[in-house]
Amino acid sequence: MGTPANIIVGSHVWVEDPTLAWIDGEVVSIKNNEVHVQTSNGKKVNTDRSKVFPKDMEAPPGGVDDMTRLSYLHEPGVLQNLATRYELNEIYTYTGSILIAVNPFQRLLHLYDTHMMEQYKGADFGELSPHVFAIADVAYREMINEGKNNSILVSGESGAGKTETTKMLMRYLAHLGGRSGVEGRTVEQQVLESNPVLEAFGNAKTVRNNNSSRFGKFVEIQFDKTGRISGAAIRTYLLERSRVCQINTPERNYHCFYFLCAAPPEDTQRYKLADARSFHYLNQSSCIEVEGINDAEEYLATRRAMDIVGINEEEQEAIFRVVAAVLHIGNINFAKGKEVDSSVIQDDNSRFHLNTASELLECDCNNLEKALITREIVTPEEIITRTLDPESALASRDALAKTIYSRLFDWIVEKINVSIGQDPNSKQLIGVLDIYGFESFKINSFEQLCINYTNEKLQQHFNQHVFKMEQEEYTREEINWSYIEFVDNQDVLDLIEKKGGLIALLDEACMFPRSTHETFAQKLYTTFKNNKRFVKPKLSRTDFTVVHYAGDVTYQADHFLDKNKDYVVAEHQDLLNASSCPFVASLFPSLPEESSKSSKFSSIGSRFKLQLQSLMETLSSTEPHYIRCVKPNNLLKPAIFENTNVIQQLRCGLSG
Ligand SMILES: Nc1ncnc2c1ncn2[C@@H]1O[C@H](COP(=O)(O)OP(=O)(O)OP(=O)(O)O)[C@@H](O)[C@H]1O
Repeated sequence: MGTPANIIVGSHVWVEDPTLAWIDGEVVSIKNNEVHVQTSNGKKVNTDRSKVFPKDMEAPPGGVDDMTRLSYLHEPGVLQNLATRYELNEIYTYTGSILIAVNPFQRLLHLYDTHMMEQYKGADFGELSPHVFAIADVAYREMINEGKNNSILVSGESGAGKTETTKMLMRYLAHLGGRSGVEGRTVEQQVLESNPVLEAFGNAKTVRNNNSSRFGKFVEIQFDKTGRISGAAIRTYLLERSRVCQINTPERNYHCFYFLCAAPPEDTQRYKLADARSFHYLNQSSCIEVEGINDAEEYLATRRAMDIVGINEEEQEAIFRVVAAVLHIGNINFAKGKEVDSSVIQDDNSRFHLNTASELLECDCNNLEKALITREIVTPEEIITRTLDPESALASRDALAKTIYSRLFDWIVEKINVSIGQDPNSKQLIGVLDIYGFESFKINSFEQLCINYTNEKLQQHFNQHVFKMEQEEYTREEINWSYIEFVDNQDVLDLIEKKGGLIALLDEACMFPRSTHETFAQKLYTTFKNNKRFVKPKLSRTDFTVVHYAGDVTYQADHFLDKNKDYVVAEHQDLLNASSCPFVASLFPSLPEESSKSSKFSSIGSRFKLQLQSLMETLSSTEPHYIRCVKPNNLLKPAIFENTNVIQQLRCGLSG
């Protein structure tokens, strides 16, 4: 990344620093390749010449709004520029045509008002300060003038500001492509109001973000010949199901549960709800309230947004009935039954919740009980009913809650899509992708693998795009571009998605009744023994490391098999399919004879792979624009810019 420069005694330079990442200083002496630097915080550093970077002493005090205008385009220079700008509340900076957005963690209202939108309308790119509106404007102009589909890819880690950025983009596009003076349920209003609805059911407070989207999202906004919004489609990816049943302090479950518990009394009484603290699915965490979120108000706001996106009163009623039922299901506990490995409903309290859940779901109470504590095993000769011990009954209960909730979420997305409607005549669209960034935690599971797989795909897409652009430029300038090396991550993608790759081996393990996470891990170790992108950590028997483009991530195989299995327990399916509530029954439509009989295996991993393939096809047919969101600190507070944190993100990000 460094630009070769003449470093001599007296030069102002940057050197590495363990806490600040980079610190500036002055070269006091040079011996062979060793440079002695007196840093501005009073330290003396001796380091290799290759690790010393020149500092631009003529850089404007407020930084530059496009990094390509920096005299030295190296890491400390980029970082310094972003930090300087951030201090002045200049949160946006370009790197060529890519927009970097540093989360301000405070409302900068003047940045997004109508006056600002008007300014960016039709302005030449680069003429005004960097802004999300400028990116949306370019996408819109390209679509109108050149008849091309465009997409805007918003990336960054959790809490970096992707969803907020996406909302600004959509507001700007609605401003450009909306009808003035029309109130109510216009297409653009519906597109905008779909956000609060999706957030109520798909967002939660996490350690990293008080309003974290627990799903990926691609919104396609369609336009008619005159450039007006004429339809939209929302595709969502991989909702985090485990959150419904399991949370830890200081996180919360999905917002809608708390909104509903804080609803007006006539609503809570109808659903026999009590304080949020009385529900197991919520009280596993001590965090019930979130600063800045008023659950009671949000309940009403969600209902209003649902009105606008076309979810009618009756459907809203059914949706919240199902949400309440999930809470009641979580309070059903089991005790050991008389026979070995059997269980019974624990006590009156559990029975109350069992009855209430069955009332709300309008299904037979005895059948619900049976579905929780027994399992039918179909053999060629007969059907055997097996009882479940309390531990398995709890697992069955949680599986039911997760299935109901994820079906509900899918229903809501589908309903919004039908209600907004697609414009069959539209030839032009702008897609906005808001999807989880690269993740590497202490413990990484199946979800992280899917997320990082997505990021590998997006990185490849980015590489190909940049490569194509460079190729065009070099051809224009008549440089022989065939010598330019193309950074390629195809080998990681092969490891994950190819025939015989990670996803395929996981599916295979899920189909084998006797597989365990140990046998799965062993299989990976032998298959990928010589794969450069795969490492077996020493001493581990079930962990495996993937060498991703953004760094090594070690995954724990423990829950991979369970998390990949995509089947609904037959008893649960039958129970809810038979509900007298048409809404609930529609969440569990009868399976076609064929698929229920055939043992065709479906897995979350393979389904996700197909979804990603289709997303990549869509993206490839569009002209892409990139916005890279950066989270300046983990305290979620304004005016704090932590160098090491930001560098990490720049390194994992779309740096090419
Ligand atoms: N442009 C902005 N102006 C003001 N506040 C912002 C802005 N961008 C982000 N924030 C603040 O940061 C928080 C986190 O942002 P956001 O929810 O968009 O992150 P995200 O990248 O979508 O995270 P996740 O992946 O967890 O969903 C927001 O709730 C908001 O408080």
